[in-house]
Amino acid sequence: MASIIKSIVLNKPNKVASTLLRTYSAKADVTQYETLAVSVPKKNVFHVELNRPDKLNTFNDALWDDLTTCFKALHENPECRVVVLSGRGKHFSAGIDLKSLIKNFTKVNEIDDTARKARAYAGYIKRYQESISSLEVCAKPVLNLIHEGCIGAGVNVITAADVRYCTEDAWFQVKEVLIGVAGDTGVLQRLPKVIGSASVARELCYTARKVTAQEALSIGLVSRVFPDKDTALTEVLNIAETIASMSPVAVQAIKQNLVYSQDRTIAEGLEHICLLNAINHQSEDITKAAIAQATKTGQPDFENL
Ligand SMILES: CCC/C=C/C=C/C(=O)SCCNC(=O)CCNC(=O)[C@H](O)C(C)(C)COP(=O)(O)OP(=O)(O)OC[C@H]1O[C@@H](n2cnc3c(N)ncnc32)[C@H](O)[C@@H]1OP(=O)(O)O
Repeated sequence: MASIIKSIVLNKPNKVASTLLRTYSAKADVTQYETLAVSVPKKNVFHVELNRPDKLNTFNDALWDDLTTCFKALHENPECRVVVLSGRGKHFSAGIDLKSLIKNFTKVNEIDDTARKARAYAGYIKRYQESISSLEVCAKPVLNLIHEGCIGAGVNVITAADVRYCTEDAWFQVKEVLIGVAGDTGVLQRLPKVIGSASVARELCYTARKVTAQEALSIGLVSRVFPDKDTALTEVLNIAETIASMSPVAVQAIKQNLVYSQDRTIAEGLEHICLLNAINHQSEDITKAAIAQATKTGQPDFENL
């Protein structure tokens, strides 16, 4: 073992020594939004909370747009390595803000020309799609904590996250069909993949049947169920902290390749990770992590990415 370590260290002696000694000192960027509260409860862990509690975190135009802007900023922010997403107030989210939906659609319906009316509708759909997809586009893993109601647009959001946890009182409803809409912001694409059952996904989309926390666990919609929100948040932040302590080069490549591979063949996914790792294997993180594993010295400090 000693000779392996020696050979690793000899490869990059100065860089390893200097980065192992590095201490965390950078200030976290905590931009706030009209409808989102952002905090940094642990090193490199950003907590984003849907923050329209009196409106049950329903999606109005501001929330759709804030989500996009926030996740783009977190994607860019090297201080952020993991995101925890939850909702303030009584429910995680009661879905789209129906008042805002009616207002927007009434305005579009005033347009006479069919092509122009269709273009306006497409504009809204694309804007909402971009918002939900921003969780997936974000290079950092997104851990979602859901409590009480998670309805309509809420289910679209959580299926774009990397990992979902919920409380015992959580319930889920793909409710679009009940408002006369075929979900168009990702649930039809992502839910079957997340739970791995086209049959269950289709049943939930066609019927808008409510799913309890225990059923969500049994169908694979969530990874774990916690007794209450405080316990859940403590546990999810601990999981986030563990992920944030890993090499961000490795963690972000894992997400990039998993997202890339979900719509492609195994051969295409393998080619992608081959190219990605041909670059990432040159990172100092591998040397540092290998030394730490070989010497049983715990996780080293990795530079932000
Ligand atoms: C291009 C479009 C693509 C996107 C499509 C997305 C579709 C969807 O999201 S479909 C799902 C839409 N959401 C709903 O249908 C939920 C409706 N709400 C409820 O069923 C209940 O409110 C709920 C079970 C969530 C909670 O019940 P609770 O008793 O706890 O609270 P309430 O007293 O009912 O509600 C409190 C106030 O919030 C207002 N509110 C609730 N949901 C919505 C909503 N979706 N949009 C707008 N406002 C909502 C409710 O009216 C109360 O307001 P106030 O009377 O002023 O206190």
